[in-house]
Amino acid sequence: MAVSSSSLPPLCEKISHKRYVRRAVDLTILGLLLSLLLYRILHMSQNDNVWIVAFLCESFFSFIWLLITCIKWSPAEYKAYPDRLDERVHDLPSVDMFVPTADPVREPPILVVNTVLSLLAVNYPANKIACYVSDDGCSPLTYFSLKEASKFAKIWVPFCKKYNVKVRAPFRYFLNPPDASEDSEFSKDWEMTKREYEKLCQKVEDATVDSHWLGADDDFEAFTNTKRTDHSTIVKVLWENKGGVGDEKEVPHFVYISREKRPNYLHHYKAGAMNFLVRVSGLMTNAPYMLNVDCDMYANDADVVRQAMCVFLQKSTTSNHCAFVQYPQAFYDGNPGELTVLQLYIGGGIAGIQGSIYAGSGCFLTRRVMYGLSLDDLEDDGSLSSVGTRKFVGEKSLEREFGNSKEMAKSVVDALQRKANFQNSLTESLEMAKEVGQCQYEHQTSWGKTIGWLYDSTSEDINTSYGIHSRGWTSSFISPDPPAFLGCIPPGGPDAMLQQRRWGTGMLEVLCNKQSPLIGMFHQKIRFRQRLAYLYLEIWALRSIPELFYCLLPAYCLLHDSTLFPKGPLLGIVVTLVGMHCLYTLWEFTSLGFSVTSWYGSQSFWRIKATCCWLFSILDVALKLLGISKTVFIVTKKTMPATMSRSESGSSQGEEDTGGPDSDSGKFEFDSSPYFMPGTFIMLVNLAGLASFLEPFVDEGSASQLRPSVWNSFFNTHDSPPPQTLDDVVSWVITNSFSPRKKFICSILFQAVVYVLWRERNARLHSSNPKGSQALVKEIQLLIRAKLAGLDRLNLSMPGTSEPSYLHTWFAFFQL
Ligand SMILES: O=c1ccn([C@@H]2O[C@H](COP(=O)(O)OP(=O)(O)O[C@H]3O[C@H](CO)[C@@H](O)[C@H](O)[C@H]3O)[C@@H](O)[C@H]2O)c(=O)[nH]1
Ligand SMILES: [Mn+2]
Repeated sequence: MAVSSSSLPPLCEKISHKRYVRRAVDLTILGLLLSLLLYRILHMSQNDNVWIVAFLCESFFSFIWLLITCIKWSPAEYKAYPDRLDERVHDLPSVDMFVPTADPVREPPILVVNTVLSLLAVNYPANKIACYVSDDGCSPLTYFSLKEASKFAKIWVPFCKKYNVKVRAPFRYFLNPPDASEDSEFSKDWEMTKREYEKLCQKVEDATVDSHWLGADDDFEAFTNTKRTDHSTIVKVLWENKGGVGDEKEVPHFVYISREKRPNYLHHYKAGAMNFLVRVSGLMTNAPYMLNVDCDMYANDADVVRQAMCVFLQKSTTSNHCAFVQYPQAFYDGNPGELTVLQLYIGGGIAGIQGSIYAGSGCFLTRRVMYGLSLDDLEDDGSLSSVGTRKFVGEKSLEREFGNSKEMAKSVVDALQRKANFQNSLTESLEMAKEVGQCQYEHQTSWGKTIGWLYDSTSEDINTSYGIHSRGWTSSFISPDPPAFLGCIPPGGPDAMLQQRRWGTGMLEVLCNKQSPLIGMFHQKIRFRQRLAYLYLEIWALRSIPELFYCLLPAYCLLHDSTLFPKGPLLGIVVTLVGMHCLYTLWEFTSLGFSVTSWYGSQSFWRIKATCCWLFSILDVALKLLGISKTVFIVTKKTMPATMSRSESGSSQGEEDTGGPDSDSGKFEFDSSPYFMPGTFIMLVNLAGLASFLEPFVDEGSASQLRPSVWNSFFNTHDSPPPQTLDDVVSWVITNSFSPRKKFICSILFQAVVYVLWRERNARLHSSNPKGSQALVKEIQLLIRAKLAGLDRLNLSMPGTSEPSYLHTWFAFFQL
């Protein structure tokens, strides 16, 4: 590749922001937090345990805010000018594109097909790209769908290039009818292509319900008698771009692979799949750059590859040692506000330090860096130094590090020495490719330890990213509009919880493994603030403990006549702090075009994930450290959207409340998942505290009669009559919070908690009001009995317990 004289305008620019107002707000919040802590310290002696617990929690929150302030201080991003690429670079470098998929049910093949088609059709010479799909599900259906897709690609790719189609994932493109002003040739082509795409969808759908094609075609022989956890390596060339010159009608190389799986081997989930992809592509095309996307993340902009190349090929960034270019993850469904804001503010901040963190999808990486190269191994001009040569290129070290395939070793040396790609035939490499996919291939090599995607965390992205930055490399962050890649994210409910739990677990695993930012303080080349950024992410799960305690404190105070925020300066600080934080985060949301509802949804989501999912993450990692169980990667469920609500370009990140089917997104259904239990517990204890607080307002004589005026002063109940009894209170809150099924469990739990806590409180009140409190206890007992009696009719089943014994346990536990 030739990059001509530097007098021409640059291919990309680094834009650094100095956001003085934001810095001032960050510092003010930090100042308020510190004064809160100081006040607590000064008044420690006059106060009780609540004070100490509150102090500990607030110290943790302050520490997190300190990290956030450091991270956000000097945000930066890159802006690429792909239009300038052609006049500056005469021979574009090759790119290998990797799409891992793992489960044909949770990841519908048609979604994978769309992702692949969008990649095959990018604006880049077809002979310079290759697309590899790794299938951890070993699914003939996925293979069949991809095979059909490779046929459709011969129509789709030339169509996109001929008419310069913007969004090259067909399911998205065909949502909008063609412009009436377009010429008839276009309309004809459009109709024909759409028909072909519909045929493809139909074939995939038919194949899903009926597997007649399996036996009919020899090509599927490799899939006979296979199980997803027990099969040999499968490598199939779906399409080879033989003798391609890169013209517009060509389709790039397209390869399907599925690594060997055996029940007793650890397969390392996505990281293992990625390493196999690196090896196979090394043997087949050995491109110096690699793109990694999740199987649901289609390229939303045809220029993605060219944009990334602008960053890699710009002289100033080359000398800056840019290891990868990361695009933010964007979503076409779910409730994307939350992640978008996080990526832009926190992600943008990190990008201004040593560079963006690798986020697992939408990232272009350099092959050499993934082979474990560090900055010391290179000369100034980028060639391998003598140290690097000794470390990597010896025959013995190659075998030890990269495994015992001679061809693999040769391809590694070529990649490290930046030798031009060899153009041998893909089918010639099939046997070699199968060899490097065997279970024992990585045994006693450095794959997953220092080379490729790193193992020992379910967040292989953060883990691998830390490895790269700790070797001194930098990275770049580009956030174009429209977004470069779009995927899906679970809108809420157990699927979102599962994903959050996995992320929390994975990041905490990194904190505890040898990649931890807490170790190697002096011999690693990672910058201090970058280290803090990783620390911030990796302690996400740990937050659940202070969050949980902090949420329980108000109820505890109500029950024990204690105060969390006594009137006076402390209350002032807290009110200002909460108010400021709310306004600040609200502003972050609205300035990116998101609605107030979306902000509110995100705030509640934070509380839910912090108190619920991340608690499970801590448990996961504790069990792993104790050697009791291993952490697992459960694939997130992805769905093909029936209709798309946004405009074709997807340029606007804003959203409107249409009141349509999507208007529920972001709301959490309380569902049969255990994830919600900690959160429910918090709510119940707080309700119990509140109920207990209301107790003095209960009318003499009738223990359960609440004064309506008291109720009204607490809850504004315009549309429903104010609850009259304790039972009403319980039902009101529960009806307003949860779905019918869980509401029921909830009400039982609630009453149990109320009962236990009130018993304690009544014991204390006994002397002052013996008659009233005893009546109250009776009343509650009756309520619980009544609820439990109703339970038979509601068919409540808990996993592993039959109903009666479950009921019985409840009775026994509460001595009823
Ligand atoms: O055993 C496995 C498990 C997963 N995958 C693939 O990994 C990708 C990511 O999995 P997904 O379930 O979509 O996870 P998400 O939580 O949506 O993904 C984010 O978080 C993951 C780490 O937890 C990263 O791997 C992803 O790149 C990142 O986008 C998908 O394409 C899967 O097919 C495999 O190939 N093999
Ligand atoms: Mn995903």
